[in-house]
Amino acid sequence: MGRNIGLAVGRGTGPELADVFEQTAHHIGGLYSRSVTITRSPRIYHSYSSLLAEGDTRRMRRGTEEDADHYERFCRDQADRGTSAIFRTAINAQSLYLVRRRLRAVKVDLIAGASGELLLIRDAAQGFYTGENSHSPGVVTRTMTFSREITDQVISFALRRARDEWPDDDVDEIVMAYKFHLLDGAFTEWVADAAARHGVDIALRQPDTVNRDLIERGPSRRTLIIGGNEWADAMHAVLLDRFAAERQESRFTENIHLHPEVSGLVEFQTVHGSADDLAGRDRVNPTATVRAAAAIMERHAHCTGAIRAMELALESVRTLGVHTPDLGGDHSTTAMTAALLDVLEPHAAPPPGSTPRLHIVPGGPRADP
Ligand SMILES: NC(=O)c1ccc[n+]([C@@H]2O[C@H](COP(=O)([O-])OP(=O)(O)OC[C@H]3O[C@@H](n4cnc5c(N)ncnc54)[C@H](O)[C@@H]3O)[C@@H](O)[C@H]2O)c1
Ligand SMILES: CC(C)[C@H](C(=O)O)[C@@H](O)C(=O)O
Repeated sequence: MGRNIGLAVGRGTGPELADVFEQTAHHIGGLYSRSVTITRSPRIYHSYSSLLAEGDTRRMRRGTEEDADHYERFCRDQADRGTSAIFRTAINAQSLYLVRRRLRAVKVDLIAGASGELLLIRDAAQGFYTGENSHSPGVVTRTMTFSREITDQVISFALRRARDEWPDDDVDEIVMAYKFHLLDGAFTEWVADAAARHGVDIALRQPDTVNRDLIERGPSRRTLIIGGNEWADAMHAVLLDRFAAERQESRFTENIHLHPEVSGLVEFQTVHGSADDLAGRDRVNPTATVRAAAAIMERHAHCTGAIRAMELALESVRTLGVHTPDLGGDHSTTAMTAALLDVLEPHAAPPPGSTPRLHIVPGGPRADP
């Protein structure tokens, strides 16, 4: 039996993309002679529109809690059995953020373009997205928390991850984008203390000022941005477009859990959502999913070179004019996936002596398990 990979599936186009993921991962495993076992969560988690179809607010709240509890248990079970990676298709934001708060998740994306590299660390563990709702007639009240402990954890993680991505420690700028003017000076003090402790300069800026600076002068050659999710969620697709000429349909990101009980468990997801309008139509673009499958197989199942191999396959298929409708083509998801797997060839491993990629887990970097 090979390495175990977790798989969690949401409604909408989730089942189609989960099949694409499984097919791609097994195909890559076959090419590299590395078998993997894929363990699917038994529950299909809601998307927003499937929850809405459940009926009233009370039922939606119950469905949200049930999904969150179930998915948290699945993550914990996977971590307990030593699984290091889960691929999750899109699920509804509200359940996901409950789990992200409980397991202290940060979302990581290295956005590389002609003008430089921007390492985006999204704090998904605290703030508005992770809040709790209470209802009275005509009013929803959402309460949420920021804490020094979580802020410290997120900053420490971000600095370690930056060192992992840029081992020469050469970072031009560390910026934090948070709405700190609303927090009575407390957040400012926490960040100043953390910067002093780590011996780094951190520019704490208001979200609109971060945007203004990016518009004025773009990111520096290497920029680390730690973003409160209130800014970073809305900006993610814009940053991808502006600084890497990428679209959400093509990209995956990683969610790292900082809670010690699931330490080392990385959840991969597409940047795009469940695309419910395309469900069951075999038209959803599989690019983000196949890229995630290649990254998981390379980083978590010893298929060195799989990421590059998938990029070459995507390039070939582009040249052959095989595209799903969102890319201007008329090929189905099934046809595009088959074309990709058809041209996929194992890419040679990097030359001996080159540095293996490190994964950061709470407590410090460690080599690929
Ligand atoms: N990855 C995630 O977990 C994730 C990300 C975003 C939204 N969501 C959830 O997904 C659900 C739907 O959200 P939404 O409608 O705001 O965003 P969405 O990304 O699902 O859809 C927005 C638009 O983009 C299109 N689209 C998205 N992915 C595509 C793909 N791979 N190929 C072709 N077209 C694609 C859709 O058809 C739709 O027109 C909600 O429940 C939301 O909370 C989850
Ligand atoms: C909506 C939500 C589920 C989604 C995701 O997590 O992929 C994204 O918008 C985010 O907040 O990061």
